[in-house]
Amino acid sequence: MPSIPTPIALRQARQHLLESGQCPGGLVHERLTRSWSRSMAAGLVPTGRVLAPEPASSGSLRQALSASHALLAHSRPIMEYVFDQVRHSQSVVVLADPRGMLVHTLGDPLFADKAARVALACGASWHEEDRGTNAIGTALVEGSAVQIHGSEHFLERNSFLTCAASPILSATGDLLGILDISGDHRSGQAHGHTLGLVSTAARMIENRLLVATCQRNLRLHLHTQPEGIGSVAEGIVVVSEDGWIVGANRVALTQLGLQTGDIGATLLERVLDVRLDDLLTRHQRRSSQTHMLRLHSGATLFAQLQADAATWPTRRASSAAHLQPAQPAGDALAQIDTGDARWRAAADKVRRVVGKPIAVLIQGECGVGKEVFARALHASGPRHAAPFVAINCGAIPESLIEAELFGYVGGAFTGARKEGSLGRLREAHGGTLFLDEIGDMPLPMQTRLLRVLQERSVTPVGSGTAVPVDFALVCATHCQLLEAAAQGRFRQDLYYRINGLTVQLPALRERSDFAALAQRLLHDLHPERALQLAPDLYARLAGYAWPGNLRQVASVLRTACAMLGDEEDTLDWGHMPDDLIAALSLPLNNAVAAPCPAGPVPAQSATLNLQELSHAAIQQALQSTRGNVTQAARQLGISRQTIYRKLEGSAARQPRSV
Ligand SMILES: Nc1ncnc2c1ncn2[C@@H]1O[C@H](COP(=O)(O)OP(=O)(O)OP(=O)(O)O)[C@@H](O)[C@H]1O
Repeated sequence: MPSIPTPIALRQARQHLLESGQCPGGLVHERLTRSWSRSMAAGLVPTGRVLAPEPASSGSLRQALSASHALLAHSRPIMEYVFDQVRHSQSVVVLADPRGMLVHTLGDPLFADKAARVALACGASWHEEDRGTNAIGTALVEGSAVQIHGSEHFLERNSFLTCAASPILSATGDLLGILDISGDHRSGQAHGHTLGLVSTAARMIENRLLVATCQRNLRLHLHTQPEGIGSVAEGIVVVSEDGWIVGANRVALTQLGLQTGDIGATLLERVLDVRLDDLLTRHQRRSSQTHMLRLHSGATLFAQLQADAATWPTRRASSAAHLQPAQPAGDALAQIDTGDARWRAAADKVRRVVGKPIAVLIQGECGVGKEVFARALHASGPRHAAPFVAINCGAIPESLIEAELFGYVGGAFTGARKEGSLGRLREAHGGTLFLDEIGDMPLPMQTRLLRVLQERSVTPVGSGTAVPVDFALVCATHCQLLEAAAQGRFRQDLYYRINGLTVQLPALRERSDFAALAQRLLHDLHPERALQLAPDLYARLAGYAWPGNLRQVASVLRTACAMLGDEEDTLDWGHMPDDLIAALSLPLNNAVAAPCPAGPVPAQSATLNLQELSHAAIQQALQSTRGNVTQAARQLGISRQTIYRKLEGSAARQPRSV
């Protein structure tokens, strides 16, 4: 709210509000009218004794402090600096988390009592829904810097305050918190400059956080004058190794003519008339050099590159470099990349959206590594320090799923814990929620989940209060959700909510990196031993259909390693389980066995009648377990559903002899 309304206009507007219970139009700024309307809609009454919301319990406060750990660490020094500027003005400098809960305050002792009276203290919520129009809550909802003075506060008891607040945003434009300066306006210290001070301080915090969280990326520090680089007015843009803009502060967005939504979807070369490799080559020659860059719009900017030498090793400029596919970064996804092109393409795709509010849907057969992939995605993103909460929607009994996901208040139902339960969704706050086998979620739960995703809040069972939640959503499925939606088993609107980006992980038989994968698994099992597979065995394993995918191969190698003697370093037929030997011994139609060198093993090149092999393996397992599908599934490392699906599939095909 840029201008403070005249006292007469404000008095008239307030009177109208009190008398008619309606917001007056025209007398005060539109944003104030909007905020008063929201306050009324939340059921608040401007006058009289107000039942203030309880401050957060010590547990919730601890949780909020830990979720805002990085924000707090980078805000504290700047808050101290700001507090020095307002030290003798009966003010308090406040930091709130994205839900409006105060997580740090620095106050003038002369103002401390008054501040405490209106709960300007850690753990208190200053969300508009709890305290009506106020700078913190209103800046939170409006998403911009706000000054609220005197009777502009919705609740009369807060009308002695004058407050200025500014949102603090992440490199990808997400709201991290609110910085606020509040004081007693009757002390005569209210000043329009306060909003400028708090906004500048918020920019300083954003820049510190951006540099700290994007240290492994290339950063361009920009200004229209060379001397402006390094100042609070500089633009900072974060660039991925393959030239995509993956983060930016607000100044950089303005300088480059971009919106928040362009982050992650724009190549640097699309806005600047310069090639990333040329910049890097110049940087390697002289790292402190300031470059003059031209925007495609014709304007000029000065830029300094910051690149962590460890992450940005010498890259030779190559005229075609910018056309080459993305190279895997040294992140958690790269650590499990064993060289298959389809798998790598999926990893490159998700890297582009990590840290953005885009839900990822991972598709693939059972055991292809969907959860392992999701964990690596989480570990590669900005939420890596927060929890990764995995839920198998098909494994929780239908009667328990609601309480398990959404939590409950104490005594909500028979058998409920006295202290209630947070629920898995709220456990994921700040981090990543992984919903495995989302296609198996019962329809009523799909409806509730959809509401959570739309409203970004959870209402625990037995409670009428919605609690805001913030998590990155990753779902996985082995089934065709659109087909399920067409059959009425899956909500179509939920499908579109969870499917911001779909990636398909290849089945093991479709991958070209069996050799590297097998070596990786052996190394993970016994990092201290140089284990290898006997050539003949390797040829058979590489050509096998692996109906249980990576889970099955990991399980076979684990068992085989357990059978290995201390002196042995080669896994051979004698170490393999009998049922697998039987399946592997079946004739390999047209199979070309790949050799198994002692060192790194080359990629497989076998072409096989895979359906037959897969079917035979299942038959074999069923025979050896006397038709017990559960045991057969365990033996093969696949789910029972997969066995049924494969058997149904082969029954539908022409019968073939093997
Ligand atoms: N990249 C990998 N490197 C090594 N092992 C892996 C990898 N991916 C998966 N695995 C192995 O496969 C097992 C199954 O992986 P994961 O649970 O991620 O598969 P999934 O596709 O989610 O399975 P499901 O569909 O049954 O839930 C893991 O426990 C691990 O042993």
